[in-house]
Amino acid sequence: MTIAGRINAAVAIVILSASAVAVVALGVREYHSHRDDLLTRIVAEVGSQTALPVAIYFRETQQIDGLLTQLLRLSPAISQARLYSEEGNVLAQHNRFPGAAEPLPDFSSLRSSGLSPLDTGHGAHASDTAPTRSRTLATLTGGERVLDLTVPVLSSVNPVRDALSRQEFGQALASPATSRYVVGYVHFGISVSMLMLLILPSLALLTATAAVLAGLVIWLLSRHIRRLTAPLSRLARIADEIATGKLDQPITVDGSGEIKEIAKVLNAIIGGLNKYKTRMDVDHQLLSMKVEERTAQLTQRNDELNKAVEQVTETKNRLRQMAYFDSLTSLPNRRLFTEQLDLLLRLAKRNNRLLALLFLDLDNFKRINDSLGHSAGDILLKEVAHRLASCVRESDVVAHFVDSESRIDVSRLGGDEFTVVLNEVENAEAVATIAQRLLNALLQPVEIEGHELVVTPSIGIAIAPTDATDMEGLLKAADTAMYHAKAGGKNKYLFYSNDMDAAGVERLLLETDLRKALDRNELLFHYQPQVDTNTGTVVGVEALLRWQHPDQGMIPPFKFIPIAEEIGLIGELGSWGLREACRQLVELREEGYALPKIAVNVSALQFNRNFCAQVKAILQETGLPPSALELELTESIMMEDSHSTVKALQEFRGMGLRLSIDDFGTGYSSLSYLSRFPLDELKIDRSFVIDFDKSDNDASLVLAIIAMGRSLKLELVAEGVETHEQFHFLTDNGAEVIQGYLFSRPVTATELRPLLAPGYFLEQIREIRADSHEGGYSSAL
Ligand SMILES: Nc1nc2c(ncn2[C@@H]2O[C@H](COP(=O)(O)O[C@H]3[C@@H](O)[C@H](n4cnc5c(=O)[nH]c(N)nc54)O[C@@H]3COP(=O)(O)O)[C@@H](O)[C@H]2O)c(=O)[nH]1
Repeated sequence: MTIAGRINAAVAIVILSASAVAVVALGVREYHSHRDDLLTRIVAEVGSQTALPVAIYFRETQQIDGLLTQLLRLSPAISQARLYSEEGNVLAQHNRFPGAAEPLPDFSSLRSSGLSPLDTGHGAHASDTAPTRSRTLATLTGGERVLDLTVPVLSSVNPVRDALSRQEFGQALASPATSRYVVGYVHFGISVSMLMLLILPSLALLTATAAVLAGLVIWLLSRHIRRLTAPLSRLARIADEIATGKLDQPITVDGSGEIKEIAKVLNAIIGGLNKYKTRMDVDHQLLSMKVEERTAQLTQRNDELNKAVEQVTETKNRLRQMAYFDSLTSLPNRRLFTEQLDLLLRLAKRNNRLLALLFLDLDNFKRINDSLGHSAGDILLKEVAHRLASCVRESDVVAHFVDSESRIDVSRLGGDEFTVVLNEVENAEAVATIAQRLLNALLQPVEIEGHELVVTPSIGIAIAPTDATDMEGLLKAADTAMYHAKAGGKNKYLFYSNDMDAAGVERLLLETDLRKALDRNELLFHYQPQVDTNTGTVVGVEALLRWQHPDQGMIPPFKFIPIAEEIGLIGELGSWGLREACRQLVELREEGYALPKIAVNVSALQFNRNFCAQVKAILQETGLPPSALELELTESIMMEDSHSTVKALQEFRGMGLRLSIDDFGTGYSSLSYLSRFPLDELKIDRSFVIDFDKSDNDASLVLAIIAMGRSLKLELVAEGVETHEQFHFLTDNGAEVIQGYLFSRPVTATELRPLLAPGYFLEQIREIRADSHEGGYSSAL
C-alpha cells in the first residue's frame, strides 16, 4: 500500500470513528430530549384536564375512560395508562396493546416513601414483552424497559368532603384556589423501545448527514494527502527502480525539505551503486577469466586422470592376464584354475550338484617337441587349446560359471597338461560324451611346418563329490585316472575309481611330480669331496642329485633316477644335471677355489646319439674346460659295446673330458672293455669297501681292482670309505684318493666351500695315521 493510501485509510478510520461517536452521542441526546419532552407534555396534559378531578370525584367511569384514551394519544410510546384514587385504588386502566398487557408495578412501590403526594413519580421496570413494532429494537438493546410515570391529579376541592353536587364542585373549582388537594393519580407506562423507535427517523437523518459529511471530509483530505505524498511515492518508485537496477542516472524530484534530502540520498546511492556495479563488472570479468582458466586446468587434469585410470586399468588387466592366464594359449593358468575350482566345488556342494574334472595330458608330446623344436610344440599346444575350448563351449553340459572373466572350463596347467571343468553335470554319461568329443576333436591332424601331426590325449576324469570333495583330492583323482588311461594304451578317457592301485597311484603320482620337478626348481646337487690322502686336499667332487619334494622332503636318487629313466625323463634330467654341475664348478673357480674336477653320473639311457653334442654345447655355454668335467659311466654303458658307444667315448676323450668307470665289479666286470675304452679313472665300489674286513672275498676283490687299475694306468678312487680300517686298508694298498663319509657326506655347495681349502683334511689324515700306529693296525694282506 502506498504512503498516501495508508494515511488515507488512517484518516478515514479516524473520521468514521468520530462520526460514529458523534452520531451515538447525538442519538442519546435526541432520545433524552424526546423522552423529557414527552414526560413534560404528559404532566402538563394531566394538569390541564379539569374534567379529570370531577370525573374522579364522582367516579364517572365513562368520562374517565374517555380521558385516559385521550391521554394515551399523547404518544405511541405510552403503552398503558391507569388511574388511581387518592387512596391508591385502581379506578380505570387502558392498554394500548391489549394483547401485550402485563401488570404494572403496584401503587405503593411507585409512590415510595420520601416522595411528596404532590410530586410526579419516576421509575422504570423491565418488561417481558415489547410492542410488536419495536420488538426487534428491544431485543437489540438488551430487552424491553418500561418507564413508570405517576402524575398526581390535583384539585382545589377537598376530596374528603362529601356530598358535593356537580354545581358545587364546579363553583369550588372556579373559585380562586386556596389550597390544592390530590384527588388521584395517573400512572403511565412508557415503552423505551417505542421511544427509541420514534426517534429512529431523526437518527437515520443524523447518520446520513454524518456519513455524507465524513465522506466529503475524507475525499477532501485524501486529495490533499495525495498531493502531499506524491513526491514520496515517486521517491518510493525510484527506490524500487534503483533496487531492481533499472535506474542508474541521477534523479530530479519536485519537492522541498525532506523530499529534497531523500532525493539527494537516493542520488548518492545511485552514484555508489554505479561505482559498485562497475567494480563488480570488472571483478566478474576477472572471476570469469579465472573460472575459465581453472576449468581448462581441471579439464586437463581430468583428461590426465582419465588417461592414468585407463593406464592403471590396462596395466591391471595386463597383470591379471599375466597372473591368471597362460601366455601361450590365453587359457586360464594353474593359479586361476585352482582358485576358481575351489569356488566351484563349494558352489556345487551347496547346490548339491555334480562337478566333473577332466585332466588331459598329450601323448608323446615331448617327442614332438624334441624332434621338431619348441616353436612347433608351441603351435601344437595353441591348436590343441583352441580345439578343446571350442569343443567345450559348444557343449550344452557346461553350465554357468561364477564370473564370465574367470571361466575355467578349459585351462592349461603347464606343459602339455590341460583341464576341462564341467560344472553342474547331470551324470557320468554326459561327461563321457564330452570326453569322447574332446578325443575326436584332437584326432584331426595339425599341419606344422609341412608335417601332418596327430596328437592324442589321455584323459582322466574325476567327479565331485563322488571321487573327492576338495580341489587337491579331485585333481589327484583326475591325475591318477589320466595316468591309468595313459598306461592303458593312451588316446582314451578313464573315470577315476577307488580300486585304481594305491601303490601304482603313488608311483604314478611320483612320476607326475617328477615331471614337474625341473620346472618347479625342486632338483639340486649335493657334492661329495674326493680327497688325496697324501696332501689332504680335495682333488675332485662327485655331483649327486637330490630331489627336494614339496610334500615328501628330500628324495634320494635311487628312488627317482630309475623312474626318470622309465618315463623317458632322464635325458632332460641328465642334461640339466650336467649344466648345473658345470655352472657350479665355474662359479667356485671364479670365487678362487682351485677344484680340479667335478664328476657327474651318466645314465646309460642318456648315452644316445645327441649326447656328445649336448655335452659340448653345455661346456661351451658354461665355459668350463672339458678337462674339469668327469663323466662317471656305469658298467652297463660299456657292456653295450656298440660302435656308437666307442665312438662317443673317443669323441669325449678327444674333447679332453675325463671318463670314470663307476661301480666297477658289481656287473659283468671285464678286463677287455677296460682296456678297449679310453678311460681315466676306476672307482672301487663301496659295497666291496664296506665289507672288506668281514669278507676275504671282498678284500681280495678290492685288491684285484686296485691291481687292475694300476696295470691299466687308471687313476683309482675308493668310495664308501667310512672307517679308519677301510682308510688304512685302501691307502696301504695303493688307493690314495678316497671318497666317503670318513671325510665328508655329500654336502651343499655352500657347505663344500670351506672343505676346498688346500690341505683341509691333512690334520684328520695325520690323526687317522697316528691312530693306526697306536692301534697297531697292519695291512690285511
Ligand atoms: N644318472 C645319475 N645318477 C645319479 C646322479 N646322482 C646320483 N646318482 C645315482 O644315484 C646313486 C646313489 O647316490 P647317492 O644316494 O647320492 O649315494 C652316493 C653317496 O652318498 C654314497 N656314499 C658315498 N660315500 C659313502 C659312505 O661312506 N657310506 C655310504 N653308505 N654311502 C656313501 O654313495 C653314492 C655315490 O655312489 P657312486 O655314484 O657310485 O659314486 C649313485 O650311485 C648314482 O648311481 C646323477 O646326477 N645322475
